[in-house]
Amino acid sequence: MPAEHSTPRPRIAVLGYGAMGRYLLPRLAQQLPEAALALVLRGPADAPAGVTLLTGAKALLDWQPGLLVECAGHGAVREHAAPALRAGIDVLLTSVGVLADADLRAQLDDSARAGASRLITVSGAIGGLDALDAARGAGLHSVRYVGRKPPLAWSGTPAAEAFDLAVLREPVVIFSGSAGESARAYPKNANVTAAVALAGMGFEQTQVQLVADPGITRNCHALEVRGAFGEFRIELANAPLPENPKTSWLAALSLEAQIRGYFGTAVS
Ligand SMILES: NC(=O)C1=CN([C@@H]2O[C@H](COP(=O)(O)OP(=O)(O)OC[C@H]3O[C@@H](n4cnc5c(N)ncnc54)[C@H](O)[C@@H]3O)[C@@H](O)[C@H]2O)C=CC1
Ligand SMILES: O=C([O-])CC(=O)C(=O)O
Repeated sequence: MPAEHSTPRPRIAVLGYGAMGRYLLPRLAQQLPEAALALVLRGPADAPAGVTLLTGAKALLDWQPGLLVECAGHGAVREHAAPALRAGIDVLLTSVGVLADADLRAQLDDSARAGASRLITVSGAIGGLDALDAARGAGLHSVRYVGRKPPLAWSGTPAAEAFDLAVLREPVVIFSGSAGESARAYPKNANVTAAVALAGMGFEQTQVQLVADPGITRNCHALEVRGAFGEFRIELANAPLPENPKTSWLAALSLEAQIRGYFGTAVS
């Protein structure tokens, strides 16, 4: 009789229980009913039914997930990603902008090598990165990204110090510069610029403009790419998640799709 094969039960820890984490956890429970799920928080809180609550880095490592899904912010990546990778845990990163820090990027690469694990980034709220990555093979001439969001989506950022966002009547350009600068200055709004940089011309050569636009209700992203291959332009107008106007629903959907792909699960 052939030996029976039993697939190990996937163990997924979700880091962050804000707008994205709250969307994601029930979806994972529904789509991967066989998975053991945990939630990494900074302090005590009520975990959703059936989800193990982990407080702090040691509890996370002791639980031994196969995959750590980060949707918590740049600080949380700095705290958890390297130790997790070193412990052999694959890390799926939503806060891609933190990789604008070249030292951290090198540290995470070293940690992944040491732990034989993988650091995976999401495309998040933007699209077209597969085409950008492919086009890079023949040489790129320019990559330009323009991000427009309603004024209050920029609250708590440097734009709120420079402009009275609540009374804007016309669109204003709040930032022009490189993807590296934008990802560092707008850690909760410009992770997509890092994803574009990583797929294309890098953090210094990718041009970024950010706009506060009182005439829109969605988070709009435009990507314009020119190279030896030809050129393309892609535009997205994303509905925000109700709990966080800075964050597009598509970013959470992208995370969910990436997890499905990771486990080879059919779309449902
Ligand atoms: N790649 C992309 O397209 C996008 C990426 N993002 C990234 O995703 C992150 C999460 O987005 P949202 O859920 O909308 O933000 P949110 O602010 O609604 O939720 C973040 C949650 O993480 C928690 N948190 C922060 N540090 C933590 C730590 N060290 N340990 C455990 N929990 C911690 C916070 O308390 C909060 O509950 C953003 O900060 C941003 O970096 C957001 C939007 C798009
Ligand atoms: O969700 C979005 O529209 C983009 C975003 O916040 C980010 O890239 O950090």
